[in-house]
Amino acid sequence: MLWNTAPHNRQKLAIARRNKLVVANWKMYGSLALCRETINQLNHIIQPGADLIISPPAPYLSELGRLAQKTGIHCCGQDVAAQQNGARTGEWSATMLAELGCHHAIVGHSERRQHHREDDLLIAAKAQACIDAGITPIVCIGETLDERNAGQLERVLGQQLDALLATAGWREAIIAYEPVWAIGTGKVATPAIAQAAHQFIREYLAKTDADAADEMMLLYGGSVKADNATALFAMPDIDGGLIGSASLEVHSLVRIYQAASLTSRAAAQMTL
Ligand SMILES: O=C(CO)COP(=O)(O)O
Repeated sequence: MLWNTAPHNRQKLAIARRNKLVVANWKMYGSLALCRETINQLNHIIQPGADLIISPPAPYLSELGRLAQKTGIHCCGQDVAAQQNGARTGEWSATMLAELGCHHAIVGHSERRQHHREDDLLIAAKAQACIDAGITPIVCIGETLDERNAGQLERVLGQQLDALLATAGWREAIIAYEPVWAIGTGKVATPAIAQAAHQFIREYLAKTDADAADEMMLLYGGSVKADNATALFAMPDIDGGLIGSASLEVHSLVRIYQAASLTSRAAAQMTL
C-alpha cells in the first residue's frame, strides 16, 4: 500500500520503465467536491501501463490521499520547500508530503518561476530536497515564445537542465517540458515540435548518463486536451502529460488518461 509510506523508507511508485504517466495539475482551482468526483470517476479505469497522479492545492492533499487509497491513483504536491523544516511560514516540506503518502512533487513550474521568482538553483535545491525525503520531483522546464523565436530554445533548456544535472539525485527526477507559450493559451505544441524538444532533452541528459536518460520519464505540458493527447503521447520521447485546465473537467481527464493507456499498450505491443 502506498498511502502513509514512511518518509525515509524510499518506496518508489511502481511505474514500470517508461510507462505512460498523466499528472493532473489543478493549480489554485478545485474543491473537496472535485476531489470526490475525480476519484469516483477514475478509480475504476486505472490500468497497468498508465499511471495517474492528481496534484490538488495543498489544503486538499490529505483528503485526496484518503479518498485515493487503494485506487491506484496517487497524489502529488504542486511545490515544496528546499528545506525539510524551518521558520518558513506558508511553506511545506518534502518530508511532510511523504508523510501524507505523496510520492511526487512538482517543482519549478513556470508559474512559480514567474510569480515567485524561482530560479534554476532554487528549483534544483527543491528537487534534491524531494529526493532526500524519498519522493520524486517533477521538474518543469520550458522556453518562452520570445526565447523560441530568437533561436534560444536549446540554450534555455540546456541551462535549466544544467542546474538539475548538478544535483546528486537528478536521475530520480521526472522532467516536464512545458513551453511557456503553450500553458493556458490553447496553443498546444504540435506532436512534432514537442517530440523535437523531448528528444533534445533526452539527448542532453544522455551526454552525462545514457542509461539514466533512456529510463527517465519526460512529460509534455501545455494545452493538452482530450482531442490532442493521443497524438502527443504516441511520440517516442513523450512519456505522458502534465495537464492543467483539462484536468479540472473530469470527463476530459478520463479521456486523457485513456489516451495514455492506449498509447502505452500500443508501445508495449511494438516492443514485443
Ligand atoms: O501548466 C500546465 C500544467 O502544469 C499546463 O496548463 P494547461 O493544460 O492549462 O495549458
